[in-house]
Amino acid sequence: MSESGPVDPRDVRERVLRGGPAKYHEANAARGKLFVRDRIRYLVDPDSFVEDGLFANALAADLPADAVVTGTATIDGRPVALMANDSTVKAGSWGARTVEKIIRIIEYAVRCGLPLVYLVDSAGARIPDQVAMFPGRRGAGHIFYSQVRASGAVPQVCALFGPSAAGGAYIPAFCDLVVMVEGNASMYLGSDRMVEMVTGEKTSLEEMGGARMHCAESGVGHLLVGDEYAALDAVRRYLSYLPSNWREEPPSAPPRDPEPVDLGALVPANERVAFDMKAFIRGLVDAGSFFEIHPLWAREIVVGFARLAGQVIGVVANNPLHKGGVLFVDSADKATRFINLCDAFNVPLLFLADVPGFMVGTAVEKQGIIRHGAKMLTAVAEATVPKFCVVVRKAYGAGLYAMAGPGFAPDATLALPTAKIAVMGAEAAVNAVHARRLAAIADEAERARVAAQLRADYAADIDIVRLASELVVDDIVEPAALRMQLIERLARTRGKNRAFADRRHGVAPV
Ligand SMILES: CCC(=O)SCCNC(=O)CCNC(=O)[C@H](O)C(C)(C)COP(=O)(O)OP(=O)(O)OC[C@H]1O[C@@H](n2cnc3c(N)ncnc32)[C@H](O)[C@@H]1OP(=O)(O)O
Repeated sequence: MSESGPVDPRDVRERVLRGGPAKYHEANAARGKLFVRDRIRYLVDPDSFVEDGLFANALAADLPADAVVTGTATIDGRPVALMANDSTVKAGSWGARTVEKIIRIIEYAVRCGLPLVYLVDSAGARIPDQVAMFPGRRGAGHIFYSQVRASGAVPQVCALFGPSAAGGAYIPAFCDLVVMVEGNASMYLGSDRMVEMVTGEKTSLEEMGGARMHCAESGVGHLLVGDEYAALDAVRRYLSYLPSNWREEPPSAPPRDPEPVDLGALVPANERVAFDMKAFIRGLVDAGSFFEIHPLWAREIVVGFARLAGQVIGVVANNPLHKGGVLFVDSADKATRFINLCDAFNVPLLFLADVPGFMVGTAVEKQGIIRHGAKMLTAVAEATVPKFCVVVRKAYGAGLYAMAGPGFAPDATLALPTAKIAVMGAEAAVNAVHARRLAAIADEAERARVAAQLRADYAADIDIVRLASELVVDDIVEPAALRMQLIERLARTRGKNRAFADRRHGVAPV
């Protein structure tokens, strides 16, 4: 009731649908930012959006929908739940009702088994409203609690269009995938002004929390895109690989032939010569189906979704073009996260190994390479989805374990005919065992001859046929036959028993 009588809901609806003041619409447009309702319109199927809480804080004229739009819709005919900040209203900040709306949509999505889409553009907590929204049982903290509880139950994907400040930065952080728009999206715990006040450091939002930094350096962002349409396209594409919730299977698609790539010719026998593992992937999976996640971060490992004869798989592949495919702290984290994601949502895993092992040296030991490596091994060991290890060229040391080698219960370990599996490469092995003996040979030519003989003996010892005869690998597969063999093996594992150990959960080396 206003002073002049009851408020007409139609007037309120009309006002709310317009969002905040014109100056913020104009400022957004000048930065290539869409109005929140246009983002939703572009993302979802026509006329499918059903909104909840449009009247939140309706009696306050300057807080339409309390700065967040929530509801359900369909994308490609499949239902989703979504929340979308309205940055034209108090910079998309969260008041008490904003928070309640976000919590409700998360709870609804979990109850109904629907993917959650977060379209984020927010200043975080609404500072003057904090007693109402911050500390209570259904305050801002409960958003993150709810997201954690929803994790692995339903897919959670975030497109970040503007700031995601302070506590607000955790909404993306708890999502399975974060898409960031270059130039506009940012994530940070303290603004540049706050950082200068606390530490004296002069920085900018872009430098400290910009989209490129997060997608290429921190790894908090997964995909860097040029504009908002590309971000929304990426959200739609991501969801096309995932089931609606953990009880369902990923959606299949009509099978397609792969790109015409001669897989055998692509992989040089000389392991010192790099090759493009992404081309190998494209030559193996259905054409156009490879959707890479984290392409700019920790590029020595490649992860992404693809389809084999229409069925969704997750690919984890070493990338010899970057740092020789050696595993580092970040590459282990990147793979761990992706393996967990696939396992949560019933996506079979294909490991393509060309890995010299984990990096060694003071720098990585100080970064905790053992802990990070163990984390990746934990994820591989705990993944109960069908998993296949293909040794494309080599798998040395703990690299073999990390790529789901035979000790990690893969459903098959396959090797190309030129593949090598060993504790380490021949040169390193000869050096490890025979360094003193070789150093004692004064004549340089004789030393080289003995070293070459030792390397040849070592190579014979790890010959792939010998390893197959010892049942280390299940088959040696010609490159041209690999795709068909994987398709057949994938089909056989559909009824795999995925029961895991009887316990609450492990204590992962995070
Ligand atoms: C859970 C714990 C937390 O989340 S603590 C979160 C604390 N948040 C922050 O420190 C962010 C503060 N805000 C900012 O840095 C900027 O507003 C950002 C987000 C970068 C957006 O800048 P810009 O697009 O230039 O907008 P602006 O500053 O002109 O603000 C537009 C209107 O929104 C308001 N606003 C902004 N932030 C908040 C906030 N956190 N709480 C309440 N109101 C906020 C501004 O006062 C301004 O309001 P008005 O339209 O002039 O009435």
